[in-house]
Amino acid sequence: MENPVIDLKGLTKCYGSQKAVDNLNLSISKGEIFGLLGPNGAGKTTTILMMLGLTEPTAGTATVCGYNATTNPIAVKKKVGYMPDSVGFYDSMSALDNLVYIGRLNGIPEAAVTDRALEMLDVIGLGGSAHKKTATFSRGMKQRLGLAEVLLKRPEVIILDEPTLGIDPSGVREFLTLIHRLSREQGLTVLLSSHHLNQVQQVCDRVGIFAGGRLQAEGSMDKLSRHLSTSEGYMVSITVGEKLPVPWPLSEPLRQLPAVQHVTVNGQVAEITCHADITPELVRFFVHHGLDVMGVHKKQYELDDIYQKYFDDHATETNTHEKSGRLFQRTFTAYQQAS
Ligand SMILES: Nc1ncnc2c1ncn2[C@@H]1O[C@H](COP(=O)(O)OP(=O)(O)OP(=O)(O)O)[C@@H](O)[C@H]1O
Repeated sequence: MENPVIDLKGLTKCYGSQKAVDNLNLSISKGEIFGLLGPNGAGKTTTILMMLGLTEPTAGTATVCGYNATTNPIAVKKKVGYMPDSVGFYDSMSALDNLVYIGRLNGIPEAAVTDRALEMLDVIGLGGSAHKKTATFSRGMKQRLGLAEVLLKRPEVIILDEPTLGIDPSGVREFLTLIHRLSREQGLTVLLSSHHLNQVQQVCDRVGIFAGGRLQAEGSMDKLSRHLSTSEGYMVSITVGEKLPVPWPLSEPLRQLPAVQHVTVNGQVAEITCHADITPELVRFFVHHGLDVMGVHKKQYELDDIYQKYFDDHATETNTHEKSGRLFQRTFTAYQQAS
């Protein structure tokens, strides 16, 4: 990849004898929406901390917008907006006042800060609520306000940690549409950490699947789905016009076709697993034997299947997750205060 915006090379973080992140190599290009997926304790937060220069890698480098995050964290901070999973605002202040306050902390000149805050409120669709106290905001509105806060300093990269946690389905859709639009219109690079597979699937150009500190798989959904089909087999269901008897006399001749591994029948449906995609041959076989083919369905592996495959052996205890989450929150608060 040429000139990646995020470039992680051999990134490793050990806590004592435990490798929280183990030799991570990953490049993300400008304008990409990348989904970081993984169960609790997989190493996502630790990776983000290293990318923000908030914790030092044990080995390897994290380069963000051309800067080494460990040796030049301030330069990285200027380019990167980070939104933690739970965003906090001063409840007794309006949305606008909250943003202006954060804008000042970020060093936006006094003459520009109110206009910039109003502009961001419009971008995220809260222009009409600028003067309302944030105490009255729903969780979805607060998340959008969190995004406005992140966008205030016009970052090149935004890192969102579980951004849709606790939002209702329509709020989630709105939020993800907004992220997608911003990325496409402004060339924003987005790194989105999430457990919500379906949401990630909708919005990300690429996903990385993390488990046990290692990147188990990475690529577009299509690529991962194809990869799983190759390793797990292609599953084709063919529905015919009549109920198939059990045992089905054609099972054995069907099994003789090259690439066919298993055949099962259930009512009018025959399910055939193959190690190559031979759907046309299968349909010809059915027609040749005088069966009316009513439907053909090829299984597409979804993110759920992919997630399942890579995560099953790696899920870790919830208490370790809570501990690291608290550490992240504390470290991030320090990061904000240092600005
Ligand atoms: N400060 C720390 N000291 C010791 N171990 C830690 C520390 N921070 C994280 N870990 C461990 O490193 C591993 C990776 O944790 P990390 O928080 O990066 O995972 P995660 O993928 O972000 O999980 P979650 O989705 O729960 O936030 C876990 O086993 C965790 O217990």
